[in-house]
Amino acid sequence: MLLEVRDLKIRFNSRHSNIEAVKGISFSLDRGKTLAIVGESGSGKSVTSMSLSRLLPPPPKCEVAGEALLDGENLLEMSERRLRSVRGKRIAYVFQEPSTSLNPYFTVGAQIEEALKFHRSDVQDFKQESIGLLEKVGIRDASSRYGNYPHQMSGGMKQRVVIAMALACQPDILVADEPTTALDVTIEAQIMDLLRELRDKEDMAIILITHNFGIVDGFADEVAVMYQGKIVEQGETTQVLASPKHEYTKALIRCIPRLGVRQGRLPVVDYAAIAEKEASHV
Ligand SMILES: Nc1ncnc2c1ncn2[C@@H]1O[C@H](COP(=O)(O)OP(=O)(O)OP(=O)(O)O)[C@@H](O)[C@H]1O
Repeated sequence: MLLEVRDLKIRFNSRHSNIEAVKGISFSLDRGKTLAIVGESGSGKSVTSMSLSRLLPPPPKCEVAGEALLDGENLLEMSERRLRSVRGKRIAYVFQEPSTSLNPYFTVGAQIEEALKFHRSDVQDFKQESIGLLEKVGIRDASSRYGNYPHQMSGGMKQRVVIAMALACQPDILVADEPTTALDVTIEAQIMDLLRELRDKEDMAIILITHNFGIVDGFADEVAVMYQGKIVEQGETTQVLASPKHEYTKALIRCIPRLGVRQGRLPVVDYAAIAEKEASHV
């Protein structure tokens, strides 16, 4: 198993409050496979993925417990020095808003080269390799786009550049955290197609973090549904979509817009009803 997360707990402490953001979750991921972590805002998806590269504030502000084994080695206890060979190298991230991952003052080519110089000692011609990466993520006329600044590109193109930067280090795991939320629907489909194609070609595992069950269908092998810091349902995507067990999963699935079906009011997740049903199960 490539990644095995066991009983992960994340807690934020401040003078005024302690938040248990993640309350003991477990999941695993094989090479070349995709796991979607689905849940609404605040359910703990992002902090879960960030904990894998120890991108969260240090204790006492944030306390992380449990295990996250990458090829059997616990990421949560690894020395900072060792972790540097994992962060961005074996685990890379693509976040929601491409502009926050790109520096507006440098060309996209220079930024991809920077990622290559940092992570890849095997590369001889950085410019050529960067242009190759731009081509790989589907940017047409890559050699002239290489000299563009981020503001000269559309949102979809910028997200492709961010994906190229992530690929520069040939990661084992790509964490895509709401990678299409800032993009419109047609571009969303293109970026999801690109991720699917890269996963298959590069034999990379993907952790897709999203609130949108619609993009999980046909993309992820497995899904873990997070609700208030816990995984409430987990399994093969086709299985979960066909027969969801938990009320919260059912509510999220009801929110998927269906092609050709006129949607009246957007379905609303009825949390009071979910809490009531949950309580009656205890
Ligand atoms: N740096 C931080 N300090 C304090 N609390 C935090 C911090 N980061 C996250 N949290 C809290 O942890 C909980 C989980 O946040 P997280 O960002 O993982 O949610 P999410 O499901 O990814 O939602 P979103 O899609 O909005 O990011 C939230 O209650 C959030 O307020």
